[in-house]
Amino acid sequence: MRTVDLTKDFRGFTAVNAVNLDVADGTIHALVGPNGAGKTTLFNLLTGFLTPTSGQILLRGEDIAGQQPEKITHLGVARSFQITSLFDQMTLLEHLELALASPTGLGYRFWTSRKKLGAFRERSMELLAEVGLADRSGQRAGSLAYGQKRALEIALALALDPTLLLLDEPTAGMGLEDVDRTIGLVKKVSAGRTVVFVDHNMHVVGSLADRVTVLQSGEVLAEGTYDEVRGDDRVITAYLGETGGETHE
Ligand SMILES: Nc1ncnc2c1ncn2[C@@H]1O[C@H](COP(=O)(O)OP(=O)(O)OP(=O)(O)O)[C@@H](O)[C@H]1O
Repeated sequence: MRTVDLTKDFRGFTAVNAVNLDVADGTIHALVGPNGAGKTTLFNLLTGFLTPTSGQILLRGEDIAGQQPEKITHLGVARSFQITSLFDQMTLLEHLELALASPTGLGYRFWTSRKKLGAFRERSMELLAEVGLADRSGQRAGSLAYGQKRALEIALALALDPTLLLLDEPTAGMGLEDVDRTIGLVKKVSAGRTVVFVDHNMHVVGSLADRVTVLQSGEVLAEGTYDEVRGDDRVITAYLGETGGETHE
């Protein structure tokens, strides 16, 4: 996947400015940058939640810029959200069955077709196993610890069988143990697919990313391996200028 001069203006304010992002197939690519750098806006452009003002998003050579989110999902792009989007009363298995049923058009009629949903049980259990939640399949999502909820969200994204998986701050709000578990999980689910993730935690970025793109004020400030960008003077200055102090080492 790559972008060509991708730009998004919000009423005269340029949040993403002529960004050329090149994500090689099968790699894990991190997007980092100080608050307000444009990372979330870029994610929203890649998934069709926002329409670019100009520029291209090339997925296997096809320009998908401005396509509807559903169409982009069909083309193999899935996103796991930063904000939890789970139903507390539904079990883990039900979440997965519903996610697997949706692309087939069963969608919201799921409660009338338990039998049809059952057809997705095996795949649901495989996906739960992939994220380490198989033994909790019958539990309600509301009973999960925070880190487990995030893992369930990753399983839901995987249900779409994406070739490009976008993870929005997969370790946000996690304690050290969950962070390390999530690093292992992302490595595991990256097999056979391309992953782009946003994270403020530099330990996570250093552990996972093959390449790192640093954004600042909507523009690409630096691009390279983790070691290359962390030693880049412009990057150091950009982060030192940040008051949030969110760059944990
Ligand atoms: N809908 C919108 N209308 C106007 N301005 C917006 C809109 N969405 C984002 N922006 C602005 O665009 C800039 C980039 O925001 P964005 O959320 O993409 O940054 P970010 O890098 O994801 O930041 P953070 O790390 O804080 O999540 C910010 O200055 C933000 O205020």
